Amino acid sequence: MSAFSNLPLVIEPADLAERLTAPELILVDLTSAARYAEGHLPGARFVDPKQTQLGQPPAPGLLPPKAQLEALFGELGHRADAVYVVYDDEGGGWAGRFAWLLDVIGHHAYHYLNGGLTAWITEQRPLTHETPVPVNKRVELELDNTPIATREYIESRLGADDVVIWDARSPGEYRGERVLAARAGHIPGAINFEWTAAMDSARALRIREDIAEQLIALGITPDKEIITHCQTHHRSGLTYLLAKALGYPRIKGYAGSWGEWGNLPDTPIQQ
Ligand SMILES: O=S(=O)([O-])[S-]
Repeated sequence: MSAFSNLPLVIEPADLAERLTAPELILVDLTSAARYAEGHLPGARFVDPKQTQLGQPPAPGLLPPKAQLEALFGELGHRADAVYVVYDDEGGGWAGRFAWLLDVIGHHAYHYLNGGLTAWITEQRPLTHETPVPVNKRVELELDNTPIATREYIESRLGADDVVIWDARSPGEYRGERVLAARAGHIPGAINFEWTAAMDSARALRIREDIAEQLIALGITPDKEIITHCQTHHRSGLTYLLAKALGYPRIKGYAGSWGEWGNLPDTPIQQ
């Protein structure tokens, strides 16, 4: 039995501190190379967030090729009985993107450190400069498309009464005033709830305690299928994670995001 059994998806620094030496733990730091070098959680392995994305225009947020994912998870020493804990220093965007990636590789044993590095430091918990040796194991992955929404899938679901498109971008991007693609605006019917609105800056960037009520008030409810996106499915990493943490049963991330939708000539757009 794992030391992490019975913990919720979102865990606190104290939960992790007690389990830092658990053999099944793969602790993943998704901050930045510079931040990692300044000091990171003991045992944490750095993953450059960009490795979780294809990185090519016009839709850099698409999934990297399978071989690239196998190399990434090989370096981490991925194994079937691993329990991942993921964190970043921005309130959960990149950590959530990594959680989504774990769902894509069919590995559902993971937790998000609430507030990430910010909460850990605020509680004056130890940091280290020691870097774990990369494992470099050969890993073969089976990818599961269930957590992925494609442009075609979204178009097939537009207007259905059991689907909500959750747009995690800023209100300016949503309204089409801030233009980051050939065309601006939002997917018809999408609900805008910017990712930062889910963070509590007075509690070291932890998730707001009233997040469930906030979402329900907006119509982002668990009886619906939720499809979330931003510009490259980075900010919507957090919104994906939130829906998972709240137990929403049907949630997909649109990896192409606005980089794809807004650069296509014929996708429907509302402003
Ligand atoms: O955070 S982002 O993917 O919208 S650039």
